[in-house]
Amino acid sequence: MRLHKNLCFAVIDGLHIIFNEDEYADKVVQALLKRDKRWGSRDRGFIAETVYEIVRFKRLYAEIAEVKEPFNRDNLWRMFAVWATLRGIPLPKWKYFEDTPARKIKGKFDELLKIRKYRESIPDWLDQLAVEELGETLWTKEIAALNQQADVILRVNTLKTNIKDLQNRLQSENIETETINGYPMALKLKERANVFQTECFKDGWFEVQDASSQLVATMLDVKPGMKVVDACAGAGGKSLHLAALMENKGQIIAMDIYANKLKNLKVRAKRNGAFNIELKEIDSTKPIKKLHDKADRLLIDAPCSGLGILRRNPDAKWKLQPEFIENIKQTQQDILQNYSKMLKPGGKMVYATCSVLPSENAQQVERFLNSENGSNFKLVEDKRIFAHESGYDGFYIAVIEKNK
Ligand SMILES: C[S@@+](CC[C@H](N)C(=O)[O-])C[C@H]1O[C@@H](n2cnc3c(N)ncnc32)[C@H](O)[C@@H]1O
Repeated sequence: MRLHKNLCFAVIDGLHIIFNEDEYADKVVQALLKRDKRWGSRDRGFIAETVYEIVRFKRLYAEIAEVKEPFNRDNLWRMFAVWATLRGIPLPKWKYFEDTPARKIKGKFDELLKIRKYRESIPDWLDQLAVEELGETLWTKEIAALNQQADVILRVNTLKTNIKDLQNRLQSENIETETINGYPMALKLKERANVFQTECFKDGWFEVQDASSQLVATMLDVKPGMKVVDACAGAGGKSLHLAALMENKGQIIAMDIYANKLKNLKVRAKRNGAFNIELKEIDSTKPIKKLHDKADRLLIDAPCSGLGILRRNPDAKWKLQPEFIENIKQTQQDILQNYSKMLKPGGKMVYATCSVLPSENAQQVERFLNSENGSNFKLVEDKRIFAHESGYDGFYIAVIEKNK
């Protein structure tokens, strides 16, 4: 591989913003890729993947490069040189790479590989917390899997098409995919591509959705004609899946405390041809109270630490704080306590997170079931999904039933 100056500059600019201006990596990369129309898919791939890789292994690369935060541009070039050296990419004779000590870099890398918090680049507190919750063996395997680049997975929109026709149409747009055993609505891209530019995306034939995430709506066991509440709908990835499973029949009430997220869902629903989704902002306790004892099904896709989706959001390792996790756990319990009241007797709910921490998952469900509000509910089944076992995002999904 040959390094091109303008692409490397884009990487350094992106890292500067992500590390020093607290911006989200995906937003920064999106903006960077718009910078030069002449960049082809390989150039764009280089920028995106290099930025993500250096964000993912920030602690390791900074330690080897002997630089400390806040990183200035020289520091970032040194980290870039470490990344390139470890990948065996020849460094051009640019001033930024003068005196790069290749042998020292490799020696230090070999040394740090023995220490998980450097090898996997994790803050001390997070490593400690995860070991306390999952144990050394499980966490060691899981964090290694969460540091891999995620595959691009699509969910076919059965309101518009079927998996075979989608696969054929994508192929005609030069995108090769394969089906995944155990995930009937999923297609995996054989090679990364910008699927959002395809005609079939514009026609609403699919959404990008990880395979683990596709299990959430499936486990809610919805039927056409039901009244279903998606209480933490956000931009509606799961609401759209629910609409497809319900064949557009019945009612989905998509709720969130942030109206702007729901606006996004409106656009997506139109593209998907999903007509049974009603949007409701939670701006007080009223919208919840109005639905007490009304829903056949309730989805709580709870706000969480997002530790299960680090492959997709590697900067979360650096943005997460212990206090945030403590607060979000309280929110999760409040949501379970208050929103479960929307279920009809005999109704079912799913509590899901994209976290791998038991304290956000099974322990929350247990606390709810042991509380007064939860005394009328029972756990039907739950799944702990780890990235190192499934190959997809880390998730927790619990199916809970309200007694008749
Ligand atoms: C995991 S995300 C939802 C993702 C979404 N269901 C999807 O499939 O695209 C959690 C959502 O919960 C929302 N949220 C946070 N606190 C909430 C609360 N107290 N009540 C309802 N929603 C809340 C967040 O705004 C966020 O959109």
